[in-house]
Amino acid sequence: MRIYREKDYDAMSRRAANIISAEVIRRPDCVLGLATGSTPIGTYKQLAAWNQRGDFSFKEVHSVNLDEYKGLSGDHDQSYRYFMQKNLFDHIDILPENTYVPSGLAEDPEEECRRYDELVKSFGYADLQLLGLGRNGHIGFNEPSDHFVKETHVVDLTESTIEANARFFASADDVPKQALTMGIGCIMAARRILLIASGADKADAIYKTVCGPITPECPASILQLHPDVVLVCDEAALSKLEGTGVEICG
Ligand SMILES: N[C@@H]1[C@@H](O)[C@H](O)[C@@H](COP(=O)(O)O)O[C@@H]1O
Repeated sequence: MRIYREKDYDAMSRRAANIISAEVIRRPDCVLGLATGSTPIGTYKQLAAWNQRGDFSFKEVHSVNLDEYKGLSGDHDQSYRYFMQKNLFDHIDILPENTYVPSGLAEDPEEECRRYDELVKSFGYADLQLLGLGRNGHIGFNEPSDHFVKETHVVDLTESTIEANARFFASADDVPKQALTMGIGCIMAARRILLIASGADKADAIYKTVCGPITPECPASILQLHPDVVLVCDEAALSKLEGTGVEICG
């Protein structure tokens, strides 16, 4: 793992956007795995600004998102499809038909998961997979558990995730209790993984991701087994790595 320390959220976002834009410049028809949550918003803003300035184009890029809430339609303002439209897709030149998010409204969610898994596989998996990090170490919506789940699947959200995401809804009761998420297999099959984290409330999860045992109790810890992972974090998120001897750039 290569770990970058950035001063604050804006610097983290710029560094992450630079890594993503480098991928698009190097390979204009790449497959980008994309993430939601508050952490990537600054990264997406930066990418949109550079794209609008004409620095590079997303016209040949395909994107596959990690997850979607079960039961929310793409035009629900808390759905992840809506999030992607508002924070990225509506502001860049990516072709709408080249953007993929699991459907939260599929009549048969299990079938939708199988279809999505096949779709990501048919692209040869992501060239670059962007990940945020849950406070409990989840990636996508792969929640802490006693086993890793390989395929795209329907997951019961944990109380801590519902509580963390309640800030986006009118109340915790409005947060969907289930989601469809890419499994660990699709994520780990990405050629390169970029994990971003900001703030002290991520410090414990970052410590466990980097220094802890590889265990489904901290799903992100499996990234230790991937050959090309870049972590871009602000100082607060890295605070628990101090004194561990882990090598950090910057
Ligand atoms: N499914 C998403 C994750 O992909 C994201 O990484 C996490 C962290 O969100 P935030 O960046 O808002 O802390 O939230 C959600 O649960």
